[in-house]
Amino acid sequence: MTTTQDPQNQTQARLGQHAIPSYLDPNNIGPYEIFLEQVERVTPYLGKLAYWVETLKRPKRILVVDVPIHLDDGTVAHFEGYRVQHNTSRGPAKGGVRYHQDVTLSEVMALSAWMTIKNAAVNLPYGGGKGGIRIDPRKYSTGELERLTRRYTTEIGLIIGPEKDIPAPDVNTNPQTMAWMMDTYSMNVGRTATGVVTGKPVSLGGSLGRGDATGRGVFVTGAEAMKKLGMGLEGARIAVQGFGNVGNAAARIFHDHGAKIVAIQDVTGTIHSAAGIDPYAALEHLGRTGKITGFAGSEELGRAEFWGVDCDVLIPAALEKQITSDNAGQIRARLIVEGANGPTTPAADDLLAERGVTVVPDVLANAGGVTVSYFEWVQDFSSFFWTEDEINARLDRIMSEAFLSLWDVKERHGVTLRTAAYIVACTRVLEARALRGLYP
Ligand SMILES: NC(=O)C1=CN([C@@H]2O[C@H](COP(=O)(O)OP(=O)(O)OC[C@H]3O[C@@H](n4cnc5c(N)ncnc54)[C@H](OP(=O)(O)O)[C@@H]3O)[C@@H](O)[C@H]2O)C=CC1
Ligand SMILES: O=C(O)CCC(=O)C(=O)O
Repeated sequence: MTTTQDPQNQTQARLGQHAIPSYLDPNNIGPYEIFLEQVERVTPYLGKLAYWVETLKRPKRILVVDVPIHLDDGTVAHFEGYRVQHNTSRGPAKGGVRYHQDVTLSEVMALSAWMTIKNAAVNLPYGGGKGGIRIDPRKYSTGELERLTRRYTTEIGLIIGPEKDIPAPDVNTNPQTMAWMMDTYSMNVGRTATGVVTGKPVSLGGSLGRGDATGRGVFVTGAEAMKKLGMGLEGARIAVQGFGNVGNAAARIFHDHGAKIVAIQDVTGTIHSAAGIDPYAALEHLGRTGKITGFAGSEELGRAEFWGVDCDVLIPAALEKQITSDNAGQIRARLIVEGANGPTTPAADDLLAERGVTVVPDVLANAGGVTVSYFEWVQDFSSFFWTEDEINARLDRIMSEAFLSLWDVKERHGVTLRTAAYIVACTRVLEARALRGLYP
C-alpha cells in the first residue's frame, strides 16, 4: 500500500497533487473513480514498478470537441464529443466510440483506462483509448448520425490514425459508423486508410468474425471458468443484461453449446422463462417489435427482479455500475462473466467475493472484440485476409490462454480474477513505461 512515508507520495504532497485530476468534480468523480480504486487495489502487488503507478491514474491525452451539425429541419445542434488516450506505453491507443445521452468525460476516461488494462491483460500491442458523443442516437435520423460521425471524425482527426489511435464500435455504434469514420478520415488525409478504425464492414477491410467476437470471448472465458468451478455447460441457466452486440452474441453462443437462457433484460424491459428462451427467436422478436417484452412463452419481470433470477451464470452486457452493493446480495449465480465494461462497483466486487461468487472481469471477459479488432488491423496493414475459421481459432486460443494464465496468478496470490488481471496488465504497462523512461 502507498504510505505518506513513500517518497513518491511526499513528492505528490509537495506539488499539492492527488489522484483526482482537477478537471473532474472531486465530489462526484463518476466512473473514473472505479478505475482509481482498482489501481489502488493492485498497487501493493506491483513491487518496484509501483514507482510509476501515477502514470496509470492520469490519462495521457484528452481531447474534448464541439460537434456541430445541421439537423434535418435546417437548424444547428451542438454535441459534446470526447477522445481520451489513457496510455500509449505499449503501442497506439485502441478502443471504441460510444454514442449515449449519459456520456461524460469521467466515463470516457474510465472506458479508455479499462482498454489499457484489457489490451495488456491479453497482451495485444496497444495502449488504451476510447471516445464518445453525448447524444441519444435514437432521436436522430440516419442522415443526422452520418453528419455527426463525419464531423466528430474530423474533429478528433488531429489525434487518431492507423499508427496513433484506432477507434472501433461500442454502445450504439456499428460497422456503418466505422465506414463513415474510415471514409471521412481517408478523405481528410488524401488516401484510403482502412486501418484507422476496426469493426468495419467486411467489404471495406473489416474482419470476418468481428461481429460476434466480443460475445464469443465472453463464452470462451465463461466456459473455462465453468470448468474450473466444476459446472457443466449442458442445461446451465444463463441470465443476460443487454441484448445488443455483446449480449445477444454471448446468449446465442451459450445456447448453441447447450446452455439455457432464462432471462434477458434491455432498456425496454425484462423477460424470464425457466424453460429457456431461444435467443435467435428473441432477436427476431426484438427486430420486429422494437422491444424484448411480449416474447412468446416468457413472463415479464420488473427491472430490479432481474438480479434475483435463479440462474447459474449472469452476464451483464449493458453499461457500467449495474451490480452494486444494493443488488449484489440478491444475485444467485455462482459465476458472473462481465460482457460490459465496468458493470460491477468495487464494493459489490467485495460482497460477491465474500459470498463465493466468481467474477470473470470485463478486462478479460470482453477482450474478444478488441482481439479480433487487432486481427483486422493486422489484415488491413498486410492486405491479406484470413478465413473466419482461422480468426475464431486464433481468438479462442488467445482467450483461453489468457484466462488460464490469469487464473494461475489468482491462485498464486489468493486474489480475485480482477486483481490478477490488473497485476499482469499493470506490470506489463509499467515495465514498458520504465524501459522507455522519461525524456530527457
Ligand atoms: N461492441 C463491442 O465489441 C464491445 C462492447 N463492450 C461493452 O459491452 C457493453 C455493451 O456494448 P454493445 O453490446 O456493443 O452495445 P449495444 O449498443 O449493441 O447494446 C447495448 C445493449 O444494452 C442495453 N442497455 C442499455 N442500457 C441498459 C440498461 N440501463 N439496462 C438494461 N439494458 C440496457 C441496450 O438496450 P436497448 O437496445 O433497448 O437500448 C442494448 O441491448 C458496453 O459496456 C460496451 O462497452 C465491451 C467490449 C467490446
Ligand atoms: O475493438 C476495439 O478496438 C475496442 C472494443 C471496445 O471498445 C472495448 O473492448 O471496450
